[in-house]
Amino acid sequence: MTAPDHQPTTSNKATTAEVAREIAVEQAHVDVVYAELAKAKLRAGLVETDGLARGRTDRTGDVRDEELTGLFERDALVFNAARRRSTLDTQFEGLVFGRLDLDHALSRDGADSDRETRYIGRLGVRDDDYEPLVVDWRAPAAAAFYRATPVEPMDVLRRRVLRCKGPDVVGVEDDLMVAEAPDDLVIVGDGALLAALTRSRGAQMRDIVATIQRHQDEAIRASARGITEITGGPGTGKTVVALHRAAYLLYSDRRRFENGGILVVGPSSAYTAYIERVLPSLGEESVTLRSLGDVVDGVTAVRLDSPQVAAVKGSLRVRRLLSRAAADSPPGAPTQFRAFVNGKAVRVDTPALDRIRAQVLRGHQRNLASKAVRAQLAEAAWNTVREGDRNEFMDHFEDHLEVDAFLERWWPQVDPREVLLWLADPDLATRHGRGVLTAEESVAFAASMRDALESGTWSVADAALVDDLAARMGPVQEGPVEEREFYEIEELDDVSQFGVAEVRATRQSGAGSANGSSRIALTDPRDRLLQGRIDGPGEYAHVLVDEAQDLSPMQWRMLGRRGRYSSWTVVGDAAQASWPDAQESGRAREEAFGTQERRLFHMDTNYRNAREIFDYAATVVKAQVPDADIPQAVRETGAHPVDLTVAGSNWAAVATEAVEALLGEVEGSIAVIAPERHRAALAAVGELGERVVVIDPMSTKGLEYDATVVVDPDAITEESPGGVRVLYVALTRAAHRMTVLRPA
Ligand SMILES: Nc1ncnc2c1ncn2[C@@H]1O[C@H](COP(=O)(O)OP(=O)(O)OP(=O)(O)O)[C@@H](O)[C@H]1O
Repeated sequence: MTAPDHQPTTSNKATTAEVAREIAVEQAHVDVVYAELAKAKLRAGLVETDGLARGRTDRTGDVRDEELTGLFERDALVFNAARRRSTLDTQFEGLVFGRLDLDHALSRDGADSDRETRYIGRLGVRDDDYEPLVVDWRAPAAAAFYRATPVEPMDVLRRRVLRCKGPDVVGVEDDLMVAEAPDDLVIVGDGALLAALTRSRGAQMRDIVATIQRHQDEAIRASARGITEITGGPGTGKTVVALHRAAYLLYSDRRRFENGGILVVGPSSAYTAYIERVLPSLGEESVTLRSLGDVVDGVTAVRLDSPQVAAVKGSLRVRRLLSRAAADSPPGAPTQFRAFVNGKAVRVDTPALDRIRAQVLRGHQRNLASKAVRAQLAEAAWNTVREGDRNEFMDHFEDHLEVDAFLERWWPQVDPREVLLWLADPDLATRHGRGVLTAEESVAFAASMRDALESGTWSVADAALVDDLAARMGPVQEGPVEEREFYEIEELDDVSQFGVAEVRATRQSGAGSANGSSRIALTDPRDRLLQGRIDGPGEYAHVLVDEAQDLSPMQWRMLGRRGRYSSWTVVGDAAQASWPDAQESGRAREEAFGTQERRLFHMDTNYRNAREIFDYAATVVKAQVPDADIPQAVRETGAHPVDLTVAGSNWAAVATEAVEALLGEVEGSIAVIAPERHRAALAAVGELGERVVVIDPMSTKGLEYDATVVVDPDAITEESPGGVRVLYVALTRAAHRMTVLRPA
């Protein structure tokens, strides 16, 4: 292995007895820390009823002494809550994971030796005299743990990583930062990074708090302001670095980021499930994790549209279609208004109604315009009469039940999701899509909405459309609707006299669907689509976007609404993009960011893939994407990817054989990454063991496995919107072993 950026030495190999002695020394310190933590936990338990507010403070720079007790207790509380989560227990690395042996004379020419030992952990722990027993990994005093190199040792002689199981120290790994270790410093192991990278991968991402590299640390601790972009090829730690950055931001300015909130957005629910453990393992629970199909409250989507439909739904062209639909009357709405008001026949015809609609929408959001519409209708009605007393006419109009009944059908409160479903009608979609979508695109759009209605599920791309409509139309107003309903029920109080056993409030308008869902059995697909409420977008103090290269322009707008006043961390790699129009997406992204200051961090070391695997993938992508950002893989295993050919339709048999071989070679997860056309045939391969999954290429974005079987690469390229870029994603998911199946 080539050392990435520390290039520390690990000479003076220790004997077994020496290692045991070193472990015992570390154990003694860890025991003291846990005893202190237990005391803090007790104190924290006493203040638990006060909530975590006790420790809330702007923790920028130096923390005031009087704040320390509160902070420590808060951290103890949060830490223990996180620890209790059973998912953490199996792979948790321990509270204390690092030790620095420093000699401050190193940076002072000719000075006498001035030694210090400093322990680094997931939170700061102090003894009764407030002397630090452990320094929080995010504190300035811990920076040397991540930044010291032999070239710039920052006074560090030895950096030690403690491997713990719960409170027990089970091993240590050292890096020496000076040419020669002082006699009293024993050096153990080959370095912690190599140990971490060769381990098998579990089902979920682990934190890297013990082995963060210098260049990663710079991105983690970068200023909280403006836009921080992290780019780099596959496996370069972009995701894991961004998550540690979220934990760092919470530490450095807790009040701002805990109160304002941090939103972490990734491509899929498989991705959020994969990363969800990282922040709790760092003691941070107060971050909102969402997949792109889950950003808008009231829409939960995992289904993907066909690439053609997704391209239409993601592009800015679709906004014209939406704006026309949002301005339209509901299907079946009356086209003229007729009533007797104050003894006079009133008739407002279609052109006049259209004029009212257009005029009102120029100044109002649709759902907030009910009053304005009523006033304009009254004015139009009066203009058709112009006889008698105007005020008297207006008073009658105001209270008129027929006016209520008309407006409830012509201008009801409309849930934005309803508007999208109106577009399941191909004629309507074609009419509203004229000039911006081709006829085929409009028809395909309508068909996708019928898919939604049939399956009762939204697609991931629909979420951004609902959000766009919600922003145009304003929130559904409930007050007046409920009042009227109550009135009606009261009037029918004693319904039994009419032979009616039960009154159910039913609503015809979209508003009914938005808030009346609790009374409806959700077996109906339409009700499932309209479950919950669409509220205004929540605003966050920080938005972290992973796999940013895949966001469509409409998705950037959706996130932009949530990050109007926030700082951003944006993570991506253009060579892995599945969104076809990078330029349009780039413009929407610029709009979301505004003019805030920018900083860029580039990661160029691949920590995931064995070099043999990455070389294979790099050759494939470079042939078609010559400017791909190719990182350097640091670990060699000697195991080259295995190419197998499949005769006829024998995919399942060959895949089974490949997986069975891999089950014996790796300890952790194995993924069979297959294009749509082979997935049904391969479903049974997923039954080969708990460690095995069969998955589509797009869903593997951001994920990693010990081993992969990549099925029919050409078909993956053909089927995917991003072509070879998505194949590149599939070929860079394996840490240790990869088998590739191709047709004979
Ligand atoms: N300093 C480190 N110490 C230990 N493991 C690390 C370190 N940096 C990265 N890794 C590991 O490398 C793997 C890849 O990291 P990550 O998934 O964050 O990469 P990525 O750049 O987001 O990849 P992709 O773009 O392919 O999704 C993860 O298992 C991560 O834990």
